[in-house]
This record gives sequence, structure tokens and C-alpha cells, in this order.
Amino acid sequence: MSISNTINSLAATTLSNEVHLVSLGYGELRLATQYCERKTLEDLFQTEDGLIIVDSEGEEIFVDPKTNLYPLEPENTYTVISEKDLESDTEDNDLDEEEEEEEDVDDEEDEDDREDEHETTTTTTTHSHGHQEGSQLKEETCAHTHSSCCQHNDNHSSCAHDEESEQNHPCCPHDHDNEEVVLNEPQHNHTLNNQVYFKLLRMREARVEMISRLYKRLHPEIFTLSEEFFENDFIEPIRQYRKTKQEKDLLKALNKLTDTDIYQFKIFKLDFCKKLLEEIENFKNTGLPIARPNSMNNYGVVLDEIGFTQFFTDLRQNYLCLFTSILYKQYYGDCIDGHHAFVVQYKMDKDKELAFHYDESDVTVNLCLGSEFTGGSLYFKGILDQPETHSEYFEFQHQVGSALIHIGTHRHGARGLESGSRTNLILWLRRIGY
Ligand SMILES: O=C(O)CCC(=O)C(=O)O
Ligand SMILES: [Fe+2]
Repeated sequence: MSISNTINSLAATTLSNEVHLVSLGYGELRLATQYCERKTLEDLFQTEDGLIIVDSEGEEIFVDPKTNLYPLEPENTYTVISEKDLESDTEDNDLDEEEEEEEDVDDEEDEDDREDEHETTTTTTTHSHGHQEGSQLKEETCAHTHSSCCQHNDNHSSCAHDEESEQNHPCCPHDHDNEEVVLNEPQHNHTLNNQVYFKLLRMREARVEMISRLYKRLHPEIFTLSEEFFENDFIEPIRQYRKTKQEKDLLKALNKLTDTDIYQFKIFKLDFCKKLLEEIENFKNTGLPIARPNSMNNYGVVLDEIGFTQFFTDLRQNYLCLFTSILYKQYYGDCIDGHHAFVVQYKMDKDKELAFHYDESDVTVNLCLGSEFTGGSLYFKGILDQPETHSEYFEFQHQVGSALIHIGTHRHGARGLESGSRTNLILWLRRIGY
């Protein structure tokens, strides 16, 4: 199943006129300075009631009245604050302070609880990786959350693991899955969380709208899935299976790698991989808004946001689900009805590795798009809810054009890149249950 590394060196670039805009509790965007215009930022951050931008020193940056642009310095990080959120935050704090004064008289111990409640209301996001606690990755620890509006404003080192000892930092602030567990507190917290969730959705809609209006596709033909994009090793077994209905015919497309159900397969032709990679680089070079694909990858791109939703819906429904229904029934593989499609990018001066985690998916497909690199292998250490598999150690060296499929809760990480740049397409397949 080996495939030669023929894709030429398309470096995972970072735009030089890009700024990082961090919104308190609502994630992070990368955006070119020419788009840092008041109206655009108000849309992207849904702050129509007023917008405040501060630099890393806490100094407020004022919009240039002539151009309506914020004079932001490339490669710097700024914090975007909605005046409305600031007001409600201040109100909350005032309220907290009043309560505190009252409670100080009675009991000083509840203070920490209130801080916890407040934190959970301001950090709601929806894509996560799970992290290891003790010898087992537990849902109650940090999860790499997954949905259309995931964004964090932490860098993922705060969620990193000590992968050798299989310990995680138990205090990861983005404990999204945990929110369900922790948030059994007053009703107003749930209401606020809903508000945060819907605001994240509106922010995503604003990004998608801006991208669909302004992005000029480089290879428009690759946005509609065609069987011509597939490798014969992938599509022929499917065609055969459609005729015979014999599972064994379908499974000829896959190469079983472990007893824990990791499979390798070829899916797209190299030409398609190359075009997709070029499209992603082309998009990144426009400086249009890029949200982080999840809690751990800083430099990826969400493909659903740049126009590939229908493509991946077709791929999921008409092709990948054939496999997941057979291989991963136990993990909802037979009722997958949602996905989150993104690329992760590693580069020597940017993210080089990915900490030990599990995905917020039922089944994950991971395809190496390019370009030239050494290092960066993927390692697996057993499935979360199967302790008997935890002694597993399986390492896989990515090759361009080659894909893996595995259970989402199969614990894994990516070793450090040693040279070049690596871009992988990740497809988190999920049972949403509509
Ligand atoms: O770097 C890779 O190939 C894996 C990425 C990954 O596991 C993830 O984004 O969840
Ligand atoms: Fe992962």
C-alpha cells in the first residue's frame, strides 16, 4: 500500500501580514491586517454593540477614522472585547462581589466554587481532544471538543500531556466535556452557556459568509466530489461491493494494521491531494478569517468553513459510512450522520507535534496531504474504554496520499516533526443523532 512521496514542496506558510485576534471566551482568529476594519471585526466577533481592541500590553488600539481600519501590527496578538460582554462580566463581578461580601460574613469557603462557575460560563467551546488522567484517558478530563464553532484562546501547551508517564495536566482550563459534569449549578449558568454557544455559531456564520463572498477558488473543480478523485484501490472494492453486497469485497480496500482496528487505505489520487493542498495554501494567503480547528491545533484550517461541507457530506454518506458501518458498529459506526473536516499543519517554527489525546469523534479518518517532511509519526496507545488495550504501542509513519481510519477514542499523538512541513486532512465522523 505504499505510495511515493511525489507531492512537491508546498510549504505550510503563515501569512506575514496576519494578526491573531483573541476573543475572551470566544476563541481565536487569524486575519490579515487589511481586513481589520471595524465593521468586519464587529461581524466576525459579533460585537455590534461596541468593540474594544487591546494589545498585549493592555493598551487600547483605536480605529483610524479615515480608513476605518485598526492599525494592527502583523504577527502580533490582540484581544478583542465586546463592550456588551464586558458590561455583563462587570455586572456578574459586581454581583459576585456583593454576594462575596454577604457570604464573607457567613462563610469564606464558597469563593472557589463561584470562580469555577464563572470560568465555565466564559470558556464554552465545542471541539476538544480528550486528555490522559492517570493511566486512563477519561471523558471527565480535558476533551478536544468538536463542532462547527470550536475556538479557544489558549495555546494547547496548557493542555499538554506528559506522554511518557501518561499523566495529563489535570487542570486544563478547556474541560469542555467536563462542563456537562461540572455544570450542575444554577440555571443562569446553563442560560449563559447557551448564549455563548449561539454566539459562537453566529460568529462561524459570519466567517463562512465572508469567505463565500470574498474567496476566489483556485481549483473550483475539487469542491464537488467526483469518483475520478479516488484511487482505484479505494473505488474498485466499493464498486464490487455495490454489486455483490459481500463485505469481504469492500474490505479489500483496507489494510488492517492492528488488532485494535486501525486500518490503512489509499483514498485520493496524488493529483487531488496536491490540488487540495494548493487550495488550502491559496486560501491561507488571502488572509481571510481562519478559526482554529480544535483545541490543540494552532495552524490548521477548517475545510467546512471554506466551502467543502457538501464534498465531505458526500464522502461520508456515500463512501466512508460503508466502511464504518461494518468496522465500528460498536462505536456508532453504523449511524454516523455528522462530520468535522479540517487540516492540521506542522512546521519547524510553528506547531511541531501533537500531545497525547483522543478525538471528539466516533471514528476518525486521517489522510496525509503533504508535503515533504521527516519525523511527525503518529503513535497509538490503546482505546479509552478498553483498559486491556492500553499497553499497545503502535507507531505509523505518514506517507503522502495514505490514510488511516481509527476509533475516535483510540488514544494517540503525533511525534515531533524533524524537517519540512506536514499537512494532514482530519475527518472526525460522528453520530449526531438528527
Ligand atoms: O497529526 C496528525 O496526523 C494527527 C492529528 C490529530 O490527531 C488530531 O488533530 O486530532
Ligand atoms: Fe487526534
